[in-house]
Amino acid sequence: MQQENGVELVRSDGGLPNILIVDDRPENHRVIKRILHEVKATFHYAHSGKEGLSMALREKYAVILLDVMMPDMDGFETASLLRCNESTRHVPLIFITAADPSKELEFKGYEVGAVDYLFKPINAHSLRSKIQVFLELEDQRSRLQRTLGDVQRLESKNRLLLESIGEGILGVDAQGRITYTNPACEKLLGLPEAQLSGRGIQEFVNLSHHQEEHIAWQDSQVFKRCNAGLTFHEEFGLFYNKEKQVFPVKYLANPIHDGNRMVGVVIAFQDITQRRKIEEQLSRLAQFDTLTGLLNRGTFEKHLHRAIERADSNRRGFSLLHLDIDHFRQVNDQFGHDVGDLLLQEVSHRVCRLIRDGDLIGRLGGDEFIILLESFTEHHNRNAAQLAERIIDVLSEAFKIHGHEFFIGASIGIATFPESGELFEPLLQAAELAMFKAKSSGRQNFQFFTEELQQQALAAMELERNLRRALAQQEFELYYQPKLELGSGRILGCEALVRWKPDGNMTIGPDTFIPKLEEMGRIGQLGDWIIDQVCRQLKHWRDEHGLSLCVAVNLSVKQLQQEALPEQVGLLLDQYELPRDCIEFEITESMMMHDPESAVATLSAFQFLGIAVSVDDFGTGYSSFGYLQHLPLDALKIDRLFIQRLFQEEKSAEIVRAIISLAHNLNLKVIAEGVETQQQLAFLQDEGCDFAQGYLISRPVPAEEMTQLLLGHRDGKQ
Ligand SMILES: Nc1nc2c(ncn2[C@@H]2O[C@@H]3COP(=O)(O)O[C@H]4[C@@H](O)[C@H](n5cnc6c(=O)[nH]c(N)nc65)O[C@@H]4COP(=O)(O)O[C@H]3[C@H]2O)c(=O)[nH]1
Repeated sequence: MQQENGVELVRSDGGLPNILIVDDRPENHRVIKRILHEVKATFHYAHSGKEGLSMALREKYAVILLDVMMPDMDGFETASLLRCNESTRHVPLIFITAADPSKELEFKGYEVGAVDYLFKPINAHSLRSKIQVFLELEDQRSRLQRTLGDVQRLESKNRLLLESIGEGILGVDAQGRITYTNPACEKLLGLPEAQLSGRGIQEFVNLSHHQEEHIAWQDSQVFKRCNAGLTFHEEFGLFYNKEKQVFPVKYLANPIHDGNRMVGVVIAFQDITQRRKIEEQLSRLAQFDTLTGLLNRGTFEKHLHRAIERADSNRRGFSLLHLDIDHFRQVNDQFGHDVGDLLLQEVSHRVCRLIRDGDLIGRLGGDEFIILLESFTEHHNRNAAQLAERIIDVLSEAFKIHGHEFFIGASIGIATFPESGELFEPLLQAAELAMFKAKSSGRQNFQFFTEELQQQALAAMELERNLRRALAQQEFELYYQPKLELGSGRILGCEALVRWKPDGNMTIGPDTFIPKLEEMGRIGQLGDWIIDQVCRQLKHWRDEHGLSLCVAVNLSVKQLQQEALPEQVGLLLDQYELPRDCIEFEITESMMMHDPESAVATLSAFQFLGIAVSVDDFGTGYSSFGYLQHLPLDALKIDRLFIQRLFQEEKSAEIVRAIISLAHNLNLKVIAEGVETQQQLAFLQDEGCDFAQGYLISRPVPAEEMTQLLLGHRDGKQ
């Protein structure tokens, strides 16, 4: 197989169509090539029918020019064989012959499948134009074939997609009869395609918005929109499976058009049962308290807003009860959170049994509950009080959880609309304030919100405001009260006591503002200032007056929880070039018991740094010597109450004696505070108490006065 120019031909190149010339005489090849030299095609040449056949089987030809008269296999036989083969049967064949242009041969040529018949000498123009036509036809045929191939590929891809996607696909005709279903659809509806095909869509799709209502296909929104050429989208639709069980779906319906006519609809749908369940769960979570199942704070507040609107327009009253469990923290700490959680659930059950339909109960968080009593028009004060009493009664009965039996109780505050407030916030605050009042009046009781409480709340708010200003403007001052060593009669130290005079004359004691600052979370700021101030003062006494003494600083409970405090103090002492034993800290027993773990950690860190710690107000709190053995402490300060009662109650003298002796046994120093009389001092000296502090020696005094006192004492002017 040779191309005329001698290049071997295997396939056509550059996408040009192939033309095969089958003729036993090479000069004929040349003649035809010359005639067709302008035709854009690749020419292949065969010198016999057999060669032509084998080339045609290997290559695609747009046209084959076939000589009729050839040795061995003539053109007719070649043509018949070409027609027998599937791949060559449609190739246009043009016979070229030098034979007589008899009709008989011509017919024979057409019989074996020729598309044309040309006689030699060849009319060049006629051959060129015929070849052009066949090439054009071939071009169109191959394009058509390509398109057909594309369509088939697309179709099978789409089919694969439809069959494998999780979405159900449902095709219906214009009458709403099912014409197509994909496997996902069959699975969701529970029937095979054969049993779905031809059935009305309304058997499986609720075409109305109401579950009970059934409407005809032509009356449905789906049909109407699709018929108008639009898409129909349903976020929450209902489908039925073969058992007529309803399930939620999200679906999209698209019309199929034939020209202007809607011939069907394709519905793509998703089963959203799972999604709906999750949504419902989320919505429950958003509305209800997970532990007790009661309304959560947010939902309760919405109801309260509505209750205010209703009460406003109906001129009716209602009550709000704020319930706080007494001693819940202890239960939680002692028995663990699991028991605490079960306790909250049991509380919620007991209270729920007492409230009536129409009343609302919510959990505000922690151990706080809130109840809205709205179901009566009059006597709501009396009803609220009765309910509060019953709640306190049922909650004072024993709780048995996980083999533990314990007793709690409840403090309840009651606010009423409109007396306690007409707006949401004031009402909630009023109920809470009343609850605090109930707590501070010994727990296990209820209190109504009163004007007086309101005044107290306002005063507390004002105190807060003033304290913020005091912190910002540094309105505090340190006073010092000397500590006398009873053995030597020398003043070896003093206690720093903070003072605040908000407006010159008025004095607010540290007993009031320190807890308030703790509550405000601002005690750290004042605490840091106090320690710094003490160090500054110590430095001044040392450098300016050669006085070296030890100053005791009171710590607040929050400071004791500050892990970094000991290290900070150590750094500060270094910064002021002060020895470690020139400062000591005082903490109370209750502070240690509040968070024993962090107390032990802080005390140990102080001990490690060589900074002493003493227990203040000893005897008023837990009064247990047991824990003292295990804590790194240096001294005990006997509470001034015992000193004051020394000669009033025999018991006090015994207690003081016992404290001194036991403290010494534990290698602790003893300081008596609140010593006001010589008699008290003498008693303490006799009993071997180490130090005394009190008005007898000196009241707490400003730094300057303390300097004079110390200098006078040193110089023997006392
Ligand atoms: N009746 C009587 N009272 C005497 C006598 N000698 C001293 N006092 C008073 O007794 C209190 C002793 O302080 P405390 O027990 O540590 O009790 C202190 C302490 O717990 C706290 N506090 C005072 N200053 C500070 C401080 O700087 N930081 C911290 N965190 N708390 C402080 O406030 C409490 C009360 O402090 P103050 O009002 O200064 O009251 C002081 C003091 O003025 C006396 O002979 N008779």
